[in-house]
Parts: sequence; C-alpha cells; structure tokens
Amino acid sequence: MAIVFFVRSKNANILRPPLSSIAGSTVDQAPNKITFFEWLTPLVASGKKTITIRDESESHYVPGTRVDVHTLEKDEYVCQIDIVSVEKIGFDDINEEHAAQEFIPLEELKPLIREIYPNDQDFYVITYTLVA
Ligand SMILES: CC(=O)Nc1ccn([C@@H]2O[C@H](CO)[C@@H](O)[C@H]2O)c(=O)n1
Repeated sequence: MAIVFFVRSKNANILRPPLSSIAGSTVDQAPNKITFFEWLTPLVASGKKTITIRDESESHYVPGTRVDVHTLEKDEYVCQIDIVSVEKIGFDDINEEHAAQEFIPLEELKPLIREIYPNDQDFYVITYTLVA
C-alpha cells in the first residue's frame, strides 16, 4: 500500500498538481499543435486540404479541440484548425475520396504516405476545419 502525504510549504503552489491532472479529461490532455510539411501548409491555410493521414503516434487529437498548425521544417506558425474527427483506416482503404480531401492525387498520396511511414498498416484520418 502506498502512503502519500504532503509537507506544508510556504509556497502552496509547489504542492499543487497541474490542473490537467486534477480534471483528468481527454480534452485537457489533447495536443494543441500539429505540424505539416511546409509545402502543404498553403493548402491547409486556404481550406482546400481538410484531412491529414497520420500514424498512431499522431492520432491523439481530440474532436472539438483547436490546434495550432506549424511547419515541420521551421516550426513557423501557419493557422489554426478545429479537429472534427479521428478515424482509424487501413493503408489499403485509402481511396479517391481521401485524396480529394487531401487535395493530392491518389497516385501521389499513397506513395507519399509510404515514404513517411514505410512499415505501418494502420493509419488515422484526422478531419479538421480551418478557423477563420
Ligand atoms: C511530423 C509531420 O509533420 N508529419 C507529416 C505527416 C504527414 N503529412 C501529410 O499528411 C498527409 C497524409 O500523410 C499527406 O498530405 C502528408 O504529406 C505532413 O504534412 N506531415
């Protein structure tokens, strides 16, 4: 059995856990930043590209949350997006509809995803809307 106790401090803030761990909800822990390759960011900022397909490590975005878009290469701020949904998908199920939402031809999109993620089979379609 673990015995947990707090020592009184002159500065009570030192003992206070972060608000996120008090509330403990998914939204509190949601990532608030996403990076895109710089060459794709004009498509995101113009509202033409409305999904991105990522691996499990980048699947923890939460619908309803607002996220800052930065470039991967220079970490420059681009715009904000609101996360609409995060849906699991197999590589083989990526189709023309996804390509249209990516604003990238399917015959370019699938090799691009394979280049970024050489070995994955499971991916996540992150759908978002541009914040005006
Ligand atoms: C860490 C990081 O930034 N990674 C990625 C990963 C993917 N993508 C784009 O998402 C779509 C599906 O993969 C395609 O349009 C990709 O080019 C991206 O821009 N940046």
